[in-house]
Amino acid sequence: METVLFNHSPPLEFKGLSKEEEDSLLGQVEIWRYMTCFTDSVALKAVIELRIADILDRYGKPLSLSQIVENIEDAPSPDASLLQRVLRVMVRRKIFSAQESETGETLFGLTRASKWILRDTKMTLAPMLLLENHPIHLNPAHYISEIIREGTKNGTAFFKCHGHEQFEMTGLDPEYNRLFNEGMVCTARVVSKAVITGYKDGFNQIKSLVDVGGGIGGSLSEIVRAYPHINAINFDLPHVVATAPKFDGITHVGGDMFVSIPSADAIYMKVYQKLINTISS
Ligand SMILES: C[S@@+](CC[C@H](N)C(=O)[O-])C[C@H]1O[C@@H](n2cnc3c(N)ncnc32)[C@H](O)[C@@H]1O
Repeated sequence: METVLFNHSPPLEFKGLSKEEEDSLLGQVEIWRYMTCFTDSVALKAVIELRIADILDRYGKPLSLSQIVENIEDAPSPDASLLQRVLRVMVRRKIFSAQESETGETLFGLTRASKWILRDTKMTLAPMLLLENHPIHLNPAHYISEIIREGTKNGTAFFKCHGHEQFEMTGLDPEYNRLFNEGMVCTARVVSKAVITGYKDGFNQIKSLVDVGGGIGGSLSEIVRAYPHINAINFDLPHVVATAPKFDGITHVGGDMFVSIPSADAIYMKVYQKLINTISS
């Protein structure tokens, strides 16, 4: 298998160009860069779906392209050269490392960033990345200019794109509901860790706590594990709590926060700008 070259492109040379021509060329380069910057997130999505970081983690050492390809699950006729191009992007972005073996082969390894895209681990951002890059989640971005022209009086970008608001959509599409909730759980773990260490006195002083818009209980499960004396209520839309796993110390309650919320000693709410805008408008 051929060796992959990972050298950065050499600096551009502008032989015989006027200052104006050089500026014009550099302006073009900048536009091309942003025109195609989605390649980073789609490449990242592909390596998460293919579980490349998990393969490297399982072996505990850098692997060659062919070793990685051999370990990809459900790949009856893998395209190694396309994977090589994707890995090249990921190495440039420091998601993976690349080093040359004694035999001149390129070996790919984990970096501090790739550890956050492991699938089979608790502290990971992989589910959030899969959510952010899912067409249902991403396609509303194509309506930004329309919203700038018209405002949201005829609906949000999400509504214009799908004909439903985001939290109706989670109720209509079980796969999107699952992706959304898992994305929230993985970020809730990261945030909860900081909240739990920083808010010790607060949690010690309360007996009951309600998480409003708590998803499938990701934040509360961490809080209750650290403070088992707390009776917790995870409150969210009925179709969300219907898929929530059972946790000791947590009662899942379905409802609409704009109608009423269960009472408790304290309310926990992870700030979400869009909801705050809705509440205050
Ligand atoms: C950004 S998510 C946050 C999830 C969770 N708090 C977390 O941090 O992982 C917002 C949550 O609010 C819920 N939600 C939206 N509208 C709601 C409503 N009217 N009543 C109750 N929950 C609602 C959504 O289903 C979703 O789970």
